[in-house]
Amino acid sequence: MTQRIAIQGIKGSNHHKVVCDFISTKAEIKACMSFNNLVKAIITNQVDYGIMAIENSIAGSILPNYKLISDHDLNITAEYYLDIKHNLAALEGQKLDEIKTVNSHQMAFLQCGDFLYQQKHLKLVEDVDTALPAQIIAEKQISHVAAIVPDGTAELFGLEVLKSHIQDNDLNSTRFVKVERNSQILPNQSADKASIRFELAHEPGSLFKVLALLQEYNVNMTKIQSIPTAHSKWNYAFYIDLIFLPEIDIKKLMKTLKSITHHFKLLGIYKQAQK
Ligand SMILES: O=C(O)C(=O)C[C@]1(C(=O)O)C=C[C@@H](O)C=C1
Repeated sequence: MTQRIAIQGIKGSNHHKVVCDFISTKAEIKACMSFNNLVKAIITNQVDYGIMAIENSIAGSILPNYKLISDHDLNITAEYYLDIKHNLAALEGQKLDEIKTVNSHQMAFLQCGDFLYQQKHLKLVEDVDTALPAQIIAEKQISHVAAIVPDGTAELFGLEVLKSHIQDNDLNSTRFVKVERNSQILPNQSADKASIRFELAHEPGSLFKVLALLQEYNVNMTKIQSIPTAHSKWNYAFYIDLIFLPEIDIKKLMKTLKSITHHFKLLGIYKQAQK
């Protein structure tokens, strides 16, 4: 059966690349114009699941997406790492010094900070993704405006690349997660990574106790992110990703973590992806 997948952005965006490179070129894509709309598509069953960018190696975490996953009780069931290249694209024949405005996704601007800092004449205008601005420039034949697009997207819309690979470095990579509702969260045989969320009492050693427990289980923590919770002032939610060995009792570890934290949530157990 054809998979129905919600993504942020349109064909030619990095979300679209993730689906084509790692999942299927035949999926039925629901292009969403915001991460909120992507979640809405999942929770209203318009799609089977969504693909959501969660963090980038240059620009950092997309904090609102952690909250979206937790607030809507979504489960993370897979992850994907995509190498990200950014290119400045415009109508054929345009020169860099003729460009006045650059349109793209906010995360793309953050990943091209060094280049954009040098180009002080450029006005940056945020858009929903890295593909839609290119489509609009091409369709409406807009001069003096460029888009920051992934490899292949300028060609897709008939634009010319004025400057290629303008991201701050070549190690640039974005981690995406597969998010779905009501999925079976019990670990399968190959699962070796878990994402959890919890809150802690403002007490000396409360985070230390969690970390000590992870050490006891020989667990490798790959990420820790704290985000202020809105429901109580200056209290924090901790989001942790961890890699575990097949021999550990993961259910017991989760149960113990729940008992020493507040508002514990297991966001997902899945197989770690290749970086
Ligand atoms: O605009 C796109 O190409 C997207 O898929 C969005 C997005 C993001 O949200 O981080 C994805 C990967 C890149 O890091 C830049 C933008």
